[in-house]
Amino acid sequence: MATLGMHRDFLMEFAALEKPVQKRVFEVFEKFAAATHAGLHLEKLTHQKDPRLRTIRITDFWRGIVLKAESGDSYLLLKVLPHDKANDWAAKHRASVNEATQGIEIRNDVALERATAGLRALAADEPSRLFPASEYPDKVLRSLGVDEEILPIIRLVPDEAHLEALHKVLPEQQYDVLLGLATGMKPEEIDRELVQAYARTAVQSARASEGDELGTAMARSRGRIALVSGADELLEILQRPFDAWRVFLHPSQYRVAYQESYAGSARVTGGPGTGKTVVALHRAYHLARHLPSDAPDGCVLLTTYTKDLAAELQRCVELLITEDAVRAKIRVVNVDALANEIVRADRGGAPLKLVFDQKEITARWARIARRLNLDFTDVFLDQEWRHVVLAHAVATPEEYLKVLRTGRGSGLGPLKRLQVWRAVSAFEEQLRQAGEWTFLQVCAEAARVLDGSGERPFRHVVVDEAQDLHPAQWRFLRALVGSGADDLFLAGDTHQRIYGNRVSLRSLGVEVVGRSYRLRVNYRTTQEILAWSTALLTGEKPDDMDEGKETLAGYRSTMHGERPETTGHATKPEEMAALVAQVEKWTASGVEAEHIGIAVRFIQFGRDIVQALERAGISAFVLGAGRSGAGVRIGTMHRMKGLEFRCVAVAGVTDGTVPMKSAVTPVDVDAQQHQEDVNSELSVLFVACTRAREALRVSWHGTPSPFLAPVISGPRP
Ligand SMILES: Nc1ncnc2c1ncn2[C@@H]1O[C@H](COP(=O)(O)OP(=O)(O)OP(=O)(O)O)[C@@H](O)[C@H]1O
Repeated sequence: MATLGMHRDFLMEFAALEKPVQKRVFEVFEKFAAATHAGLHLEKLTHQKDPRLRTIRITDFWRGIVLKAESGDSYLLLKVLPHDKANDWAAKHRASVNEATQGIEIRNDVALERATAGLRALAADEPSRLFPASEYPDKVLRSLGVDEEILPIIRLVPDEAHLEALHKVLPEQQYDVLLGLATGMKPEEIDRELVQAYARTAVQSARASEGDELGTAMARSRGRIALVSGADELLEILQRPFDAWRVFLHPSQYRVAYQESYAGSARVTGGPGTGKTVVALHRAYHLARHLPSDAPDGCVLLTTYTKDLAAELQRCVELLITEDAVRAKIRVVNVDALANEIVRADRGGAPLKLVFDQKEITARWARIARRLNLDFTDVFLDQEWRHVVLAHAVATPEEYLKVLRTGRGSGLGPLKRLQVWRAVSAFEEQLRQAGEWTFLQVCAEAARVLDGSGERPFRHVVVDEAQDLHPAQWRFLRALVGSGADDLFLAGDTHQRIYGNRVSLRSLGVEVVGRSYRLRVNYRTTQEILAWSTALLTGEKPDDMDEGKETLAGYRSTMHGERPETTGHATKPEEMAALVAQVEKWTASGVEAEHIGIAVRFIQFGRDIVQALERAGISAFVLGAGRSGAGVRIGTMHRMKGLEFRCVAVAGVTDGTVPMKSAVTPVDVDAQQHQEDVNSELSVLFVACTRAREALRVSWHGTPSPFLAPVISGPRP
């Protein structure tokens, strides 16, 4: 049977075509997929660089470009272009095989020659070199797949900006390797994360057959080339061209998601937009597909922090998994809802009375402190309860006297501890008497129920946004699945921690050492937005949930665009008027309203913005209020987690609002907690900014937030 591959570019160009042309493309290539291509007419081109390139007529105007193996029966769909552009493309491009990964690379010889001439001219006056031979010997670069043609060119590159300018010119895998080196990755890391990852995907591909060089090279090019098994699969891919993540996993994503089995728990980390959620989805799919035949439905849990994020995961599961029987094996539900269900079932099914209003909880602590005449603030007591008592599952005063209060700033002697314990007992007793629960108590109880019965309802648990979970939630997750191979798979990024839960996984029975993987390529955001947002974090050093330090080294995007815009205004009405004008500009340039997101720190400001937009005739609504469909989306920065938009405005980034005063423990109450809270507030701004795909605009009225100092006037004070 013929081997048919589809290049990513082909899918992207297909997505941009009008519907009738798309239909023709499908008809033409369906014949390939059905392996009856003998009757198809593949034309040679007049001035082609690569003798294996052919065009195929789609309409009078459109041509497909196909790479056809000299021997064997393999075809690669490369491009869909207007016919004159197709000729021009073929006159410049050539396919070659990467020497390290054996995958296919497409190179633009003409652009390479031009770039080399430019770099030579520059090199005469510019002595600095990004890749000096003394630091990167030929041998090392060759072993990473940099070939003889590219070596002399990259020796001339003076800095990272010039390397980035070569992005579309260099063969893709070689560019990946070089950018990795330039951004601080070590050759061994690159070998492991890129080169070996490509090679491994090839071994796993059963369709690579001997003697079929093109077929084998296609199989080694996962991430850019998808092998299509038949007309149905071709249709499946073409029907949802924007969901490229379903088919084109980067090798570094693929090897994590489709690793046959992990000896225990495993974890994937990475900056925003690196595809952690995508990997979690593919992992759940892999696990569901490889269950034994007697495994019941719903025995793979895919879970996350909030209900909204779980709903989005469910939508993606439906997109990714077309086999009903496999999909049925996966249950998607957020952690708190599942814990609630388990505790309810244990208590005969009656709904639990939940207290979730933080204001109400704080007010109760205040009343207790007053009643017991204690010299602690409501905020301090509440945090002590959540971050120490519940986090360490402390049940008695003796335990509380001994517990290590890691992460809490102010020391507490035995006398003070006993005072706090009196408050904790009173608070818990009040809840008990009213038959009330907080979410964290429900999780703790659910873990207790499971541990008590020994029941482990799931075979595998996949967790997205793992950085935000509290130790009580981790204990619950740990209790959902028996310890062993592939028990827990975690996806998360400590730089985006917005709920202030610091966790040592090991202490909670989750061991990921040696099975932790980092993703580095951002698929969502442009390099400009990414670099700008990362600068916000300067000076902040989140932990990696396992007592090490997370690093953003090598984290990058392959897309480019405008620099983010920052704009200050004298008053709130002025800021809103300018925001409305910006939204009008975006919609006028063709961005649909639903692809525009506006993030604010507190929702009342969001409601004001909705009104202002509606007065200007622009449909808009607040997220989570039950509306969907057309309209600009407005939400709190917290609510933006997990979402993405073509254009994002972050508004009201004003001193006193970001960080939000009421969300930050006063320094004199607890200095360490104060810093933690400030970090959470910074993370929440970072999360909001990194939701933007193409354009980001950040505004304020009055004095700008101190968090903006690095991007508007130098280092933060
Ligand atoms: N291999 C891929 N090919 C194409 N698109 C991809 C790929 N991987 C991820 N994406 C896209 O990149 C965007 C970000 O992916 P995803 O949401 O999984 O990232 P994330 O790391 O979970 O982000 P965050 O931490 O910010 O929530 C999504 O639009 C996703 O579809």
